[in-house]
Amino acid sequence: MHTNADQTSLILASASPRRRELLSQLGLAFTVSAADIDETPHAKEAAEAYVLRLAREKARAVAARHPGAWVLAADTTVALESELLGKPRDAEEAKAMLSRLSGRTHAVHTGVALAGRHDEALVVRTRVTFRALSQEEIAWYAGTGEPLDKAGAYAVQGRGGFLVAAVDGSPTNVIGLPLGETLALLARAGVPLPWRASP
Ligand SMILES: Cc1cn([C@H]2C[C@H](O)[C@@H](COP(=O)(O)OP(=O)(O)OP(=O)(O)O)O2)c(=O)[nH]c1=O
Repeated sequence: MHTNADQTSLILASASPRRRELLSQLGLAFTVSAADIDETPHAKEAAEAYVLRLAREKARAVAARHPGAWVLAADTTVALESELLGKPRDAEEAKAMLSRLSGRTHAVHTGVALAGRHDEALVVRTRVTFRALSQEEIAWYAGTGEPLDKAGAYAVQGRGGFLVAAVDGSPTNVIGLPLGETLALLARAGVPLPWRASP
């Protein structure tokens, strides 16, 4: 990993190992440089507006340090009707979130932003339906520690897969980076794709 961005480099502005893995799956060359921004939602901010704003702020913060690079960032949140569920502070808050999601359908929104050489952002929504969960299931899963760094207190790609009855929409969007939409965005921005060399 290097921090010297040249004119043709793609930078992922994220500390999330999941985003790194997802972007790696596309076979693109990129470096990682995390942004540290305030993630507090504004009063009554809707989920789509919130994830777009944070993705843009992360991308712009890193683009300011790397002129000429394409800087990609994302932000994911869970919305149960109009309420935003971010990362739980502890196991108790994780249990409370999982109890609220039990037996219901919620929306997972991911904002994806490019800044620097190309400025564009988009938001993708996936609907996720949870099984009706028992108190024992919730307590066990909260105790695994897996919920702690995940929006909505679960990881569909991990042990938390057992919580989920149905996913309607992009599955990679739920894990933090919608691959199809991100690829289309990178193509519009002129990022060289593995199967299509730069002009
Ligand atoms: C719902 C859900 C969320 N998540 C994760 C994706 C995100 O990493 C995390 C939401 O936190 P984010 O604030 O979107 O991202 P992050 O803090 O992990 O990384 P960075 O801001 O540096 O890019 O929740 C899963 O991994 N699986 C899931 O099923």
